Amino acid sequence: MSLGINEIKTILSEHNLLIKIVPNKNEQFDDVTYDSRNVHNNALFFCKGNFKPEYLTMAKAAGASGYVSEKKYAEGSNLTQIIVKDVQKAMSLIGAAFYRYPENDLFTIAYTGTKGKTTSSYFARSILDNTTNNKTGLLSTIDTIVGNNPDQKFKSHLTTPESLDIFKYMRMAVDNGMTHMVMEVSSQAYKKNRVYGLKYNIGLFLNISPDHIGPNEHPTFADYLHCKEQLLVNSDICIINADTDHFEDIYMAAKATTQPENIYLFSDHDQSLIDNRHPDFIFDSISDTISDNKIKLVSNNKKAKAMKLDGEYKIAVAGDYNESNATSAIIATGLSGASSDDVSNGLSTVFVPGRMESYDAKSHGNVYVDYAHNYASMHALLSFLKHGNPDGKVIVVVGSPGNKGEDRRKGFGIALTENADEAFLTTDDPAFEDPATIVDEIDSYINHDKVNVHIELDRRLAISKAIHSGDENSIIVVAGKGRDPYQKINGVDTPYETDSVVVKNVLKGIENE
Ligand SMILES: CC(=O)N[C@H]1[C@@H](OP(=O)(O)OP(=O)(O)OC[C@H]2O[C@@H](n3ccc(=O)[nH]c3=O)[C@H](O)[C@@H]2O)O[C@H](CO)[C@@H](O)[C@@H]1O[C@H](C)C(=O)N[C@@H](C)C(=O)N[C@H](CCC(=O)O)C(=O)O
Ligand SMILES: Nc1ncnc2c1ncn2[C@@H]1O[C@H](COP(=O)(O)OP(=O)(O)OP(=O)(O)O)[C@@H](O)[C@H]1O
Repeated sequence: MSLGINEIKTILSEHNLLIKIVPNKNEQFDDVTYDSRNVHNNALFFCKGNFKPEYLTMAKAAGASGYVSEKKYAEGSNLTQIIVKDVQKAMSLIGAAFYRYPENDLFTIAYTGTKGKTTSSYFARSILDNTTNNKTGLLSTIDTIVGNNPDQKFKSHLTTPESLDIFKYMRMAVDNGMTHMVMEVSSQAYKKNRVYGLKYNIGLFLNISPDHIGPNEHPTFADYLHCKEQLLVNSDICIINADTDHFEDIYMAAKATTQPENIYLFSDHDQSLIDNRHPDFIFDSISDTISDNKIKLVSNNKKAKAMKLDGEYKIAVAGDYNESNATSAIIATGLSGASSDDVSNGLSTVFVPGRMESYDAKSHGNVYVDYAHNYASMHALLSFLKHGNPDGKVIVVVGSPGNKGEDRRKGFGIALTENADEAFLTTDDPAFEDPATIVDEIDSYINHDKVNVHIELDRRLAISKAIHSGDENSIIVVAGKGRDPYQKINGVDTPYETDSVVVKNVLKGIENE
């Protein structure tokens, strides 16, 4: 693959991003990259983010023949110089062109929302695997899947990758025969222009609640909401959960670029909405116990009825909040060609790594490994489990990350007070903070008359102690990390075998006792 300087010039000029191009000897680039540790000969190097000029020196030494940046660097002398107004936007547009617009050869379903993106993406992919005969790729927080061979599935680094990686993965997916792509789009992806210029066939908005607000992410809630809404502005068809907070604002964002007939709304009840609309689909919970999750989907108008999706569906993953996640996936996949049989098969067999993974701890109760890591998800999870198990204790292992989402600490304190009986406060990605201080902060928001609190900073030990403290009626929740294979400590991803593996090891130990 290669890209010529003239094409780059046209693209950047069309988008009013070009300040100047000073071509050098090479007018054709054979690779694009933003990382000096990954430069091939004749590459175009992007200077972005917390860039340091020495990276350009490294890139040049490794064979880069041009660079894109917002200013000129002496370190880039003798290289083709492309100076732009916004390097992240330029990188996304040039990335799409370099990889020959792979998004045009994929039917794309893109999810945003504060909670449920990963789960719903797995639901949608599981359904579409039936429809497409396993030709559906995935860009998710957990896994990136660009083909069916084992080496075409790998762990993700970000929820939404850098633009160059998105287009590279999409190209790989197309070349590997994939026809559909389900992806998560974070608000950060819009904030950082990782998806600038990318259009989706279907965009879904699940919900929004305060999260990711802080000096390193979004300055305000309004900024967070605005970034998330951009997904709808860039989608041909929009699907919106009518029960979300800020629904009217979100609907208006969708309507700015999409005709109302291409906007699908769903809810757990009929209601009169903006523009005299009612939800197109309504889902009823038939069963939402810990062991059985089932919904009935009902179309509420002719447009929805024509999709022939009405029916009862079993969902393999527990949690009443997963009913709305499942509904979103049914509508999105139905619009992509899935039949109700595909939906039935997909939802009844789906497995989502690190989300509501259930383990039988015999005389110590039942263990759930789950990714709940803010107030909204912890509240949804614990209230579901407490109501489903009113006679047993709810025991929770939880920590909170350092240097981000500081408001989560208060959220956990409140959620634990509302529905937990015991809490084991522990370490979760402390970054550059002292985990003991983080844990003390969570503790300060817990009402000790309601919750019995233990502090154990060694996460493995905290999990073991929590499981051992349970009796046969207990539910033990290991929250926040799911299948994350690391603890982020002092800027280093320190290997960690994952909560799922730690739980399995503790259970093995119990069997052998
Ligand atoms: C705020 C943000 O978007 N940060 C991301 C961004 O950082 P950055 O551009 O400043 O990169 P950097 O690592 O500081 O380095 C600067 C540049 O120098 C390059 N470099 C660096 C070292 C070197 O030796 N040579 C070199 O060329 C880097 O490749 C990079 O291009 O680009 C990096 C990859 O190029 C990302 O790893 C990094 O994500 C950080 C780690 C992160 O955790 N971001 C979070 C906030 C995030 O984006 N989360 C959302 C999910 C949130 C949600 O759930 O809603 C996500 O989509 O994942
Ligand atoms: N629709 C929902 N509403 C509230 N909580 C939810 C919902 N769906 C999932 N959860 C809870 O949130 C946790 C994270 O879910 P999931 O990973 O699907 O969301 P996400 O949007 O990808 O999250 P993140 O952006 O934090 O990675 C789950 O483990 C569950 O506890």
